[in-house]
Amino acid sequence: MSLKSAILYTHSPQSISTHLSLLPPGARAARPHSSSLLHPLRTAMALGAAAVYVALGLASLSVLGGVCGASAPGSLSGLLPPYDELYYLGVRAYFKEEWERAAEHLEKSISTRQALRRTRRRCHDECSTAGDELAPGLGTEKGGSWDLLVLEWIQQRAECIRFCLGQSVTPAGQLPVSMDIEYEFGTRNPYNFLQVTYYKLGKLQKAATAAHTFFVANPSHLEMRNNIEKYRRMSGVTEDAFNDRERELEKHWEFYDAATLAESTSDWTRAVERWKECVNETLKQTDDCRAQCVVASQPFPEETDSTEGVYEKAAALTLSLLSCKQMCVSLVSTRPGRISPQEDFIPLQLEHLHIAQYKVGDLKGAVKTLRSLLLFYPTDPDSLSNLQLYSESLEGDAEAQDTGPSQEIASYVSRALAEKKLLYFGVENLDFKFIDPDLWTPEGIVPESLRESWRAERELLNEKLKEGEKWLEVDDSGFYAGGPVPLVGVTITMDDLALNGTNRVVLDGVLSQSECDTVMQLASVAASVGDGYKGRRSPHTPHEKFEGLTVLRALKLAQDGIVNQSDARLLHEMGERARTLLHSYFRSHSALYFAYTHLVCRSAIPGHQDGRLDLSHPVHVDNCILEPETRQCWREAPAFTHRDLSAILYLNEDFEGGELFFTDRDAKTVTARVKPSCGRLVGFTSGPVNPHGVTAVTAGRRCALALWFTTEKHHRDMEREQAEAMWAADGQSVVKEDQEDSDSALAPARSGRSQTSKGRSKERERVTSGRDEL
Ligand SMILES: O=C(O)CCC(=O)C(=O)O
Ligand SMILES: [Fe+2]
Repeated sequence: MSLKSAILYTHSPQSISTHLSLLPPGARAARPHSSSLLHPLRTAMALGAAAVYVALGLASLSVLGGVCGASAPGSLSGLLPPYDELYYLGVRAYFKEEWERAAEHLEKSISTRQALRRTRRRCHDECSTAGDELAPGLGTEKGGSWDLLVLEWIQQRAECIRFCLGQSVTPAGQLPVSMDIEYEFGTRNPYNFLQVTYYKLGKLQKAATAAHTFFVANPSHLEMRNNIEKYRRMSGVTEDAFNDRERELEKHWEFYDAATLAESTSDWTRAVERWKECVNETLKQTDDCRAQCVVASQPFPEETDSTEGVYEKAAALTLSLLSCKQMCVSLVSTRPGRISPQEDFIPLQLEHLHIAQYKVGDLKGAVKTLRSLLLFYPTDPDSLSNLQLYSESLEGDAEAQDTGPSQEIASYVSRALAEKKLLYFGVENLDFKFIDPDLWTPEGIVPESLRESWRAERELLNEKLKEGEKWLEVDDSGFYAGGPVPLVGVTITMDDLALNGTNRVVLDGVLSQSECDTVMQLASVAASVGDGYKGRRSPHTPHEKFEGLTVLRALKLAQDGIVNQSDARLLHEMGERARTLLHSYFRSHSALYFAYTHLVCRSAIPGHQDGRLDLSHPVHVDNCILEPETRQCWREAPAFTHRDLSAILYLNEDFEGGELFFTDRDAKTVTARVKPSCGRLVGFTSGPVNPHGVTAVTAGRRCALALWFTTEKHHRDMEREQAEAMWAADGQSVVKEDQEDSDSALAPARSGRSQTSKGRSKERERVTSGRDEL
């Protein structure tokens, strides 16, 4: 069972319980992946990298054994208890449906973890000078004296920090938590539990905040998105509920977004401010993160160890400590909810900053920023020629021309270089593994003997980075785009290449203008009468009305004389046309059955449109639940797993917004856009190669026939067949396209009322029990 089962407040506790059985039931001694270093893991990527410390940390576990009590957490004399045990207690109470207790313990676990982070930061700062003076020598000394220096350095620093932590944290609270717990907190799952808990307690405002906080780190979580929309509509929930409780950790991203936004509107003054804030905040977050890397044990495991053994262990711990700190570069440059870091984060910001400074005429500032950037890339030709340009513009102002780099950046770079030197020394001499998070590392830092493989790795990484941009998706659906289009007047407007993906197509000329007008008219008449088609708020956004009309419902309205029979027939026929076209274009080897189809109109609700940031239809995949962080798509309920091919036949274009767009599996990177218009048909396979969404409809009404096809007969839409049977019973033939499968959904045995009565309706019950709709 995947994590996502834990989010709906309608979920069965069973599903969460299954997931959490991964976690040891509270016994501290059972922590599975203890490491001697604590690290603020946030992504799966980081989890992988952390294995480095896991192996090394084992050396010190025997020393820790003595303090691993299984006692319940409590704050003896005000010391911080272990937050993971509080979490276990919270989760246990949750499953017992003791909501008050669950809320209390979950909240405590969150606040204790935050307090622990702050304490580590404070202790780190208080001990910042302990042993520091030894560090520079470490890169140059060789052999035995290197070991001695290492030993002294690590001893002084670690002891100072351990003493400091001991003043505020219980011994158990100082121990590393398991990777599972790190992962739980890293993915903000505690807020997922809290959301349900507060909902059960009727504390809707808090539930909404927890939901929002979880959602920030899991932005494509469809259920949570739905929950949030529900909260938005609940009375008693105000707009300020939707704030991020973990915002402090992500502030640099706020600046980053604000800076990018300012740039996009050419507001350079604002861009300068925001980029500066972004750089400063990124440096601060990096420091906070580095302070979480703590040596949790004495570096002298056994008294009986040989001196050599002790040195080795000390060196190993030092290197893992530094490696942990270096890893913060990746962590801070990874957005919540994403798996890959923003490459070269600080240099990238400096690049933007100096350009913005140049634009506002702050040449002196631009020089300073550029010189900071040059610390990372001293020989970059573009930066050098920019520097020349700035210097020329500053002619006569020698002082401005000579402005040096920012102090903070200079010390950031020199510290990183010193650490890298040591780490590469370890890689060369001590069988140490280290993943360098920076692209700017100068070759000179890397020991001669490693350079060749280092270069090869670099090249591979660069290739991968480029490749990652246009990750070639493999679609195993069995459909192959590119077949013929067998209807006169229909043209292929965009194919896979134009749509930047796999198994996607845009066809034009599928409907005439008068056909579009007729069905638009049908939509507005149907919308104005009785139930079934009454506009309700969209399930996706509170800012739009959403109306759906099925063929059967249209037929019934025709029988009641409310709409024309022929209009209802046209609606049916349009679907058949789409099926013929897509069956051929996607070279389907089996029959295509209608899984579900309806006419859908999305209308902007006037007065609710200002500053909308949401979508008319959030990014999703039609037949599975997309999890962008892992690029996985779960083919399980509530997704309509039997859908194989999706299509939308558009009817109009006189509205604002409402573009269909495709994305990468990250649910963020838009790969193609399609603007609706009368007679335009978009078809695509319903699986993970085709995540898509619809931008907000901000004015007017957007109508389209949405169609989903299945290759499995038993999943066909029985409502549609019922309509066809009714027409047949009335002696009207239903226009049918050929299906090469003689076992077609539209098989001939459709005459006579008997077909519509008992036997059929029984089947209907069975088939539609997992009712297929929006
Ligand atoms: O209306 C559209 O353009 C797409 C709608 C959609 O993706 C859906 O209903 O699943
Ligand atoms: Fe869809």
